[in-house]
Amino acid sequence: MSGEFSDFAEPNGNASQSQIKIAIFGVGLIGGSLALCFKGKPGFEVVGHSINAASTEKYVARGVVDSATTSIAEAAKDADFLFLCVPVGKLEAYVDELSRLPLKPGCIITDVGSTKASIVRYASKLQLQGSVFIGGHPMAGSERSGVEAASLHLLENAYYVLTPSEGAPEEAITKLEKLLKLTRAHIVRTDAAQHDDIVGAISHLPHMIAVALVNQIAGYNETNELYRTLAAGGFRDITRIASSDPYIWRDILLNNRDVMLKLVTEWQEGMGQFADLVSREDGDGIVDAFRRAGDFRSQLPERRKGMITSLYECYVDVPDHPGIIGKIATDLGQAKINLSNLQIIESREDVPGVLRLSFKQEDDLDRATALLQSIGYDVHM
Ligand SMILES: NC(=O)C1=CN([C@@H]2O[C@H](COP(=O)(O)OP(=O)(O)OC[C@H]3O[C@@H](n4cnc5c(N)ncnc54)[C@H](O)[C@@H]3O)[C@@H](O)[C@H]2O)C=CC1
Ligand SMILES: O=C(O)C(=O)Cc1ccc(O)cc1
Repeated sequence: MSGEFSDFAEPNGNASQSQIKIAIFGVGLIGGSLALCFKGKPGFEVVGHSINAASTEKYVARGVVDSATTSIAEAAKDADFLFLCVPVGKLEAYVDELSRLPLKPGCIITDVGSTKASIVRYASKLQLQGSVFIGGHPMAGSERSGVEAASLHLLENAYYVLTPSEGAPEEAITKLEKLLKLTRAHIVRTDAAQHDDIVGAISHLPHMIAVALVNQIAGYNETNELYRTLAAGGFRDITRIASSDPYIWRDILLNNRDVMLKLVTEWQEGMGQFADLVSREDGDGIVDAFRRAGDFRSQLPERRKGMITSLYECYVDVPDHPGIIGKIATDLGQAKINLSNLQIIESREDVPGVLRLSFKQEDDLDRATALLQSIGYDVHM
């Protein structure tokens, strides 16, 4: 065993004697992505758990875990790390069940739930049989769910928040952090209540807004299907997350209820003030609102996504000629510009089509923009 895993090696460096057992309860989008980061590493054994026998077979058949079981006791037995990757509303039941089992002394139980205060409070009240509970939340994911959506690269470059309770031994936190380095995420620590306030605002509120907005438009569409027909890029961009799993999100919003109610009240006030600007025909106020939003948005950190997704994107208006897409890809290739993805997104009223080009390097984006503009294309960021 060497390099990044050596922290888990026996003093004699013998990997076979230092088997690390990792149990993943709920091998879906997040559990499956974590499992893929650990599986196949020398000295690691990854066991999946599901309440459903057919799911356990699927986990193994897809090669996401080494083995899988429907028995919590079997999955937990001798495990060094136990990851609870089930919906937030099920976390307490899993912690309860684990507290009744003979766990390996010093093992670490962690979760990936999108809310932290309640599970951290709950786990700290239980005697967890010589184990340590450390709350966790990888700030990466998508609107997709299930093991089919799991990816080795999902957590790469994302933030991974840990919310250890005050009594959690530093040694255990460090041990978990070392393991999580295998995800290539950036680990940050914070207090669970602060986590829920911030994540409520930057993740849970946008999900509520997206769902309410889509349902508002769906209502109009019932009497006039042109709403759906004309729904364009902006609508799609800000509503992608409305397609997220309903049960996962029911649990998150109910669990973070107090935070959400306050945020929604403030959102309504903000919308009221915005409506007031329109009502009073306060053009300067509207311009100022857009300017302030644009300024803050431009200060957001770069998108921290996995390797499989791209960091730098531009949009190109393309005429509706046969072979035009191939020609653009060839032009970029000949200029040795590395294109990582190309997607036809929307047709707009004023142009026949829009291509989204994605690049992993900013330099490739800059060079592609310059090249395409020099050939006469309209390129937008
Ligand atoms: N979806 C996302 O982008 C993110 C989700 N999370 C959190 O990760 C956890 C898992 O979410 P995903 O992986 O997205 O969901 P998922 O639906 O892809 O996976 C959930 C897993 O839990 C199992 N499960 C569902 N209901 C269960 C029940 N009643 N009893 C036992 N097992 C059950 C499923 O079989 C599946 O293996 C949630 O707590 C969520 O809040 C955290 C970060 C991002
Ligand atoms: O798809 C997106 O943009 C997300 O917001 C994914 C996500 C969902 C839930 C989380 O707790 C963290 C991240």
